[in-house]
Amino acid sequence: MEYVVIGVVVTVLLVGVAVFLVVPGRRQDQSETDTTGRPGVDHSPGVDDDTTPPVEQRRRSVSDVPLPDTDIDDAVLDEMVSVPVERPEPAEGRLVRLRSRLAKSQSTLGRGLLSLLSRDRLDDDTWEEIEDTLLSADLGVEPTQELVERLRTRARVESLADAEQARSILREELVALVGADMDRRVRTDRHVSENRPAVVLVVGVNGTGKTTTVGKLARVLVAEDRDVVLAAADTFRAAAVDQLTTWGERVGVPTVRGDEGADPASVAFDAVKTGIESEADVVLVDTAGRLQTKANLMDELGKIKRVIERHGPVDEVLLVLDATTGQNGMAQARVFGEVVDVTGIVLTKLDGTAKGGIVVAVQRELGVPVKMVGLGEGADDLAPFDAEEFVDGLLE
Ligand SMILES: Nc1nc2c(ncn2[C@@H]2O[C@H](COP(=O)(O)OP(=O)(O)OP(=O)(O)O)[C@@H](O)[C@H]2O)c(=O)[nH]1
Repeated sequence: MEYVVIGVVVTVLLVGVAVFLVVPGRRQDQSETDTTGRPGVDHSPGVDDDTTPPVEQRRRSVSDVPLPDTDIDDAVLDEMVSVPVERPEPAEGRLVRLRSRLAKSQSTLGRGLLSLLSRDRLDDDTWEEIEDTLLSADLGVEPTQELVERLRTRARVESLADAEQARSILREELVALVGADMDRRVRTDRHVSENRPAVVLVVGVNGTGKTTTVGKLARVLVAEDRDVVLAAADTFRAAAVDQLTTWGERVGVPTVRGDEGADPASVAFDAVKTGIESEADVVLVDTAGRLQTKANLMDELGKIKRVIERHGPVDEVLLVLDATTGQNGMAQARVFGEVVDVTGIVLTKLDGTAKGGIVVAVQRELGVPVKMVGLGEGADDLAPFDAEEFVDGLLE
């Protein structure tokens, strides 16, 4: 009897434990399958609502996927990822191609002068208008007076009644003023007997188009089959260094660069050394112009030049000026002219200004010729300067 009672008690206890364990599980199963009751929508949110498992139950696993074997040659792969080298346009005849841009930007100067000179009566008022036209094209006071004087004399002697004759006299006088017989070649010939490349130092205020000019000049030289090395001595701005490197890469020309903030003189020195070792024809050195004082500028450019000259003399110091800055550009020319021996001028952005007279003004100021002009943002929009082509562009 005693055993029967114990057996009943044990059985009751086991059933109780089983019910206790099974019922909550069933409750949960119900809530899992219950798709109609949405907490906060179909009924008030309650405890455990947010324990509902998320709808997305699928698990993703990570597994290794073998790649197919490639039998592409390394050289072919290199070619696939490398940038194709461009073949720049030859420099010859570029100014002719770009003449229409010059004509467009300088129409006030050229056509304005022509129509004034072709008037039936060239009275004092007309001469004054001619003078104003020349002055507003940034020709400068002295050259303007000289030109007007010469035109007045010729008008008295030769009669300018005929438009064609007026044109030819104006052309002659403008060519003489711009200087047809100046030596405008950029000295980029390798010094064969000394076994070293020519060195061109490019200076100017930042933003004038200096880095772009170095890149475009490299293209002019590559088109002439010259071996070029670029020196990114504008270490002040990392972007300028990258910009120059890209110009070089496009035409397969190496760029020597230092770390950001490196000594520009040492970058220039290394670049010339590289040029000597690789038997390059010419090294083009881009410099920084963002210097606070004239003394600073003098120190930096002076040092770069001195350090380069341990390898041999610098052949050319090109000053890059933005033609659109007018008198500001003239002031820059003055400062650079005092700091370093400028041997040539590159006038950029001539496509964006009607003030073509600056060609004459800046040559007078520095006593050196304009050697190249920038007439657009295109890679081949830098042209060797030629007085006759330039004047023809003005008078088109
Ligand atoms: N329209 C026109 N734009 C030009 C010409 N030359 C340069 N530029 C533009 O002028 C801007 C400034 O040129 P940069 O070469 O960066 O000037 P930078 O003087 O070297 O300045 P940093 O790189 O800071 O040394 C760029 O947008 C050029 O495309 C030109 O002849 N015509």
